Amino acid sequence: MLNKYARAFFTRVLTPFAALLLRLGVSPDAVTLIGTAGVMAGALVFFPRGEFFWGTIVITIFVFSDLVDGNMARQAGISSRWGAFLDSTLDRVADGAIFGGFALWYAGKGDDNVLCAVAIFCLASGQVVSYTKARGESIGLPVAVNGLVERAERLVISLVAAGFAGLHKFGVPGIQVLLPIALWIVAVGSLITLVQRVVTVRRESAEADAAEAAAGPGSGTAR
Ligand SMILES: CCCCCCCC/C=C\CCCCCCCC(=O)OC[C@H](COP(=O)(O)O[C@@H]1[C@H](O)[C@H](OP(=O)(O)O)[C@@H](O)[C@H](O)[C@H]1O)OC(=O)CCCCCCC/C=C\CCCCCCCC
Ligand SMILES: Nc1ccn([C@@H]2O[C@H](COP(=O)(O)O)[C@@H](O)[C@H]2O)c(=O)n1
Ligand SMILES: [Mg+2]
Ligand SMILES: [Mg+2]
Repeated sequence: MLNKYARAFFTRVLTPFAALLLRLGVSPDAVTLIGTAGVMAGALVFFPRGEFFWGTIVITIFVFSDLVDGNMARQAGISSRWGAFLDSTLDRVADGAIFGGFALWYAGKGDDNVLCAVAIFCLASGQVVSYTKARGESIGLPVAVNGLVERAERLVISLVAAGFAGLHKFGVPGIQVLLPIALWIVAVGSLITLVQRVVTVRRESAEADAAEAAAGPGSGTAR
């Protein structure tokens, strides 16, 4: 949903900045790499210590690089298969660091095994949700569903909650409960999204196999 509705807005806002980076000779790949490194640093330096406010600020500064890199590539007319691969692969790395950072907090000083498990579930289910689409498309299916909780939703829900939960350290009482609530929402939402995508791939594969069988032997595609 966010990918559909918010992307156009952020494209307009970020286009001048992307153009400036291009004029300065920065490449989209450099933005992809630096953005991922910044997200990882924010998540793995601050979150395991319970510094959710500062971790979220650092991550928010860098996570928008994921919208800038593609914008730069499109403006410069240099969108590439390599760039698409690098972008998607490093998205998985960044997501692993964010939810891994939450899990490390709950495994350590946060001292909550259930929330540690929920954070690990968010990490794993988010990766699998993305994989369903990538694998479905690689076997020639359209995978014409995005589902309830895509990557943008996973990030916005968990980071907004983490940012506000971090205000607990500045004396705001009770607010830390937002992070567990967000993790549960992302976990349940990711599970629903996974089911939506698997059901779609199952239907699309059955339709494609039936169409192939109707076309006769030798019409199959390699997978
Ligand atoms: C009192 C103050 C308290 C402190 C509060 C702090 C608040 C912090 C607030 C927000 C931070 C969250 C911002 C998160 C933005 C995330 C944007 C983003 O990177 O989205 C990426 C997304 C997907 O991009 P791709 O197409 O490159 O990725 C594809 C995707 O990953 C697929 O995965 P799947 O969905 O299938 O699981 C893969 O399949 C595919 O391989 C991959 O290519 O981009 C978008 O979706 C675009 C829309 C972005 C919408 C952003 C909304 C931001 C909303 C609020 C921002 C508020 C900013 C406030 C700043 C405050 C600073 C202090
Ligand atoms: N280093 C990069 C990063 C991205 N691309 C291209 O942009 C597409 C992703 O767009 P986003 O707005 O989601 O960043 C990606 O599929 C590539 O076509 C690139 O070429 N090089
Ligand atoms: Mg990107
Ligand atoms: Mg990306």
